[in-house]
Amino acid sequence: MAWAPDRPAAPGRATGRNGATGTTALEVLRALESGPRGLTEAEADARLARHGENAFPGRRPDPWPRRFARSLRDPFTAVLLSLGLVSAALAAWGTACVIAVLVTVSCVLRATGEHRADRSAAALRELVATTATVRRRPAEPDAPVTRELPVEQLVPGDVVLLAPGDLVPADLRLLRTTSLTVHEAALTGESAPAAKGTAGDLCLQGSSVVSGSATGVVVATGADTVLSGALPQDRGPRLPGPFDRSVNGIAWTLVRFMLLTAPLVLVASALLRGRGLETLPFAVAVAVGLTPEMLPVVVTTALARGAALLARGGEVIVRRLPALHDLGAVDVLCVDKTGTLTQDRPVFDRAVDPEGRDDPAVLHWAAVAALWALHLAELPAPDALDEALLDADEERGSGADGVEGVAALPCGPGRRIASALVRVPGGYAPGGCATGGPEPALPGNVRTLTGARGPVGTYVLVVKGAAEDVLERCTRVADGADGSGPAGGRPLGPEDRARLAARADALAESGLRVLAVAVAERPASTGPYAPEDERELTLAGFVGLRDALAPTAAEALTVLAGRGVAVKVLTGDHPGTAARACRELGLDPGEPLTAARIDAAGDAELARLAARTTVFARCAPEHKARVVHALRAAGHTTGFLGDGVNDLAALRAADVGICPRDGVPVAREAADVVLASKDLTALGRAVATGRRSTGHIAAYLRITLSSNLGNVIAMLTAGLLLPFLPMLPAQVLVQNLCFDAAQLSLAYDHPAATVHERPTVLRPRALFRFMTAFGLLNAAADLATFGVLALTLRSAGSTGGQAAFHAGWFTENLLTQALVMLLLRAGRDAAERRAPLPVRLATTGLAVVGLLLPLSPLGPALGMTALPPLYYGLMAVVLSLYGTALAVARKKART
Ligand SMILES: Nc1ncnc2c1ncn2[C@@H]1O[C@H](COP(=O)(O)OP(=O)(O)OP(=O)(O)O)[C@@H](O)[C@H]1O
Ligand SMILES: [Mg+2]
Repeated sequence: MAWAPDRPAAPGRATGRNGATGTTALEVLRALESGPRGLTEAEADARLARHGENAFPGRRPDPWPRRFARSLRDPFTAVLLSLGLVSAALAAWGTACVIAVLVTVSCVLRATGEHRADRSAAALRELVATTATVRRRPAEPDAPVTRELPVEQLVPGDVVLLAPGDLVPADLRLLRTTSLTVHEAALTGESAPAAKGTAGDLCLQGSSVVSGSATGVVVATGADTVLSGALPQDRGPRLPGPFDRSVNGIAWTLVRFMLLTAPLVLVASALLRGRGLETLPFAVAVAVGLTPEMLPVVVTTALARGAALLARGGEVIVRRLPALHDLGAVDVLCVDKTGTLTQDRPVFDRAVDPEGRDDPAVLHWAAVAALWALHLAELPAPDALDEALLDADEERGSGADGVEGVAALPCGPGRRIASALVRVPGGYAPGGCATGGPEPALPGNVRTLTGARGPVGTYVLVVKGAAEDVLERCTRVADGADGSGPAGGRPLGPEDRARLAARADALAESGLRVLAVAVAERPASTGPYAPEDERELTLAGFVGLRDALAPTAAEALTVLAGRGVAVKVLTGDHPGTAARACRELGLDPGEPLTAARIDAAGDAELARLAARTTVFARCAPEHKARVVHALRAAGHTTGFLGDGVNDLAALRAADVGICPRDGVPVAREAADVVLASKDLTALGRAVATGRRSTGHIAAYLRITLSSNLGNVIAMLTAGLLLPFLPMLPAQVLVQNLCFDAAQLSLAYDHPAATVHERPTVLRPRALFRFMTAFGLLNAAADLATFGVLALTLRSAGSTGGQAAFHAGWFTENLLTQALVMLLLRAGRDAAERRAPLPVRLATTGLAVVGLLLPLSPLGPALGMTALPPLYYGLMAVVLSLYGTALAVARKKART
């Protein structure tokens, strides 16, 4: 990084990546029929009509057919399809048709669910749409106006201004840069280092500005950009999150299990009954019976419904559906302080000299540095701290007239100071540096820094920033005595340092954001200046600013704590300021951990430290990310809520990245969840919604897995005992479709609030234990039914044994499924709680179909026949015993 006063593109210096070496920025502008003052609005409109919208690749919603094709790639669908192929190869057309219908229904439902969730979020997404800062002229003779424009409306030739946190909205050729660093993660992958852009370089859509600023001209938009050409865009490898570990983990275990089933059935029937390959269709049917084929649909529907509810409330946008599940699983939430817990609208509170006496000159010097950083860096807007300093200084009637900026070096991620090199005409005569007031403009200590009158053309270096960082660059301290010479003040001893650090700490602990201000005289020189020049400074004093808490922050944190989410604060600010903010928010800050300590700790030690620490202060971006990694490594599902460029690495490192509405564009783009309202309590509602969605998925899995396992055990037993197939393919199909349709109603279940008091995670082991226990219970009911059937059919002397058996089992299966649905819903108290209307309708539907279908004209068509009344009486006994056992076991189960 070099002191870079205004660096226009030098002819011949351009080193663009697209073979553009040798093209100057001016030539590029000319080729695009544009100029440094930007396009006229009329010309821009014409170009928009010609080139079309500048749609950002990652944000285009997938068309419906692509969604459908994608849902075919799901593991269950893949297994079902292969089973279907096996059946077709064996000419078992019945089974093959059943499978084809199941796959189609599942894919259509799933694609529709996703599509609907996307549509309901679209309007909300508009609300937090990304804009670009462009320079355009209303008409040909007018002066250029700098304004915000939705990125979609950018056209080639537009002149765009970039600031930290901006996403590069189109492919640009840089015209001017000031200490610009950009990150090209979207194009080159996660770990790409920040690249430095200089004038003439090509800066590609999708990269983001880390620090500094730039002006560039758009060379390509929409489908013509390099990023669009590089599609399908991959956001880089993600570490497996909670969703992958639980839902996907369970799915894959089941897939493996299903793949084993068919061979097992073949072997069993060969060994026990001496049958050969002719059992293959039966084996396939058993495997299909075990498949929770609606799992992808239920997962999508549950998540999409949750996401749509949140979007409709106008509060939260879930940008990646699995993130809603993950949000429900979060047990540690790391939160950035400035701009998230606070409003990031600092207001000047006081300026003091090193002795702690009020001293407006300190504010004035800080404002001078802020002003020239703003001008020289060509930032579209000052940063919040600088703006506060400028406002306060202006209010006090000062002005930096006569002072002229030479160079500026802004702060950025990992750099907590900003400085400006200014020329003070005629040195430091009172009033020479600023203000036109009757009193000397720079009273107190500042005048003494350089004496009453410095040499003509002397440069003054003003440095402001984090107290520790400024102090370590100081060798002297202003002592308030007049005329202490050009070097200013007196040498800084070790005890001075300790005393000054303590003064800064005290200011911070009173809740202020603290900046130390230091100055130094430098010989006028045209040579480049670098951060190494920010040394041998004289400390002028401290400025304290007050940043009010976000109004809903305290309530939001209380709600999260009540829901079992531990909150930790990760900030770049002073530990004292952060601790004070925590206390005001009702969070016990404990002993803050600072970046130096984080650096010193190994990964294992950091995991231990992180577990018991609430405040992490003076964090650079990589510290925030390391803490998040450490928490994840320690087994916590970790969310990160942050709004700035310095939060980007942590947003990406977390299981769920969350960004408030006012976050910088890159942060919003990196986040999985965006809060669309200012209200932080929306987060608590999003967490609750996530847990409810996971609860629906869990209920589906509990119900389906246990009854499928029960049916498969019963089917195997019957298949090995009976001379005919225990269930015909058409019956399997009707039964599965009935089950599936009924289960979709579970998404409307409202479990008691207490069910989701804790983070909700699906534990595969617990689930499989549950499936075994309840599957065996279910199988017992089926086997009892077989007994009842054998008894009644024999006593009735029935001849249609096969059709009667099929009808009897069909009826019993649908009735037990209705019971299972009612009793295995979310919440152990499901038996005592009245089910919501959709669930009651669905279970009644199951029972009616189960009882009446075999008796209806459709019965014979499906190979079923009417049963003697005695059967119904005995089955009622079996069902009531089963229902009682189920209710008792459910109360005892831990899942
Ligand atoms: N414009 C500025 N001029 C001088 N120093 C600054 C400026 N902006 C920030 N700093 C210093 O850098 C420190 C770190 O800033 P950074 O942006 O990383 O985090 P933050 O805004 O303090 O907190 P958070 O991480 O909670 O958003 C600030 O506490 C401040 O001391
Ligand atoms: Mg912040």
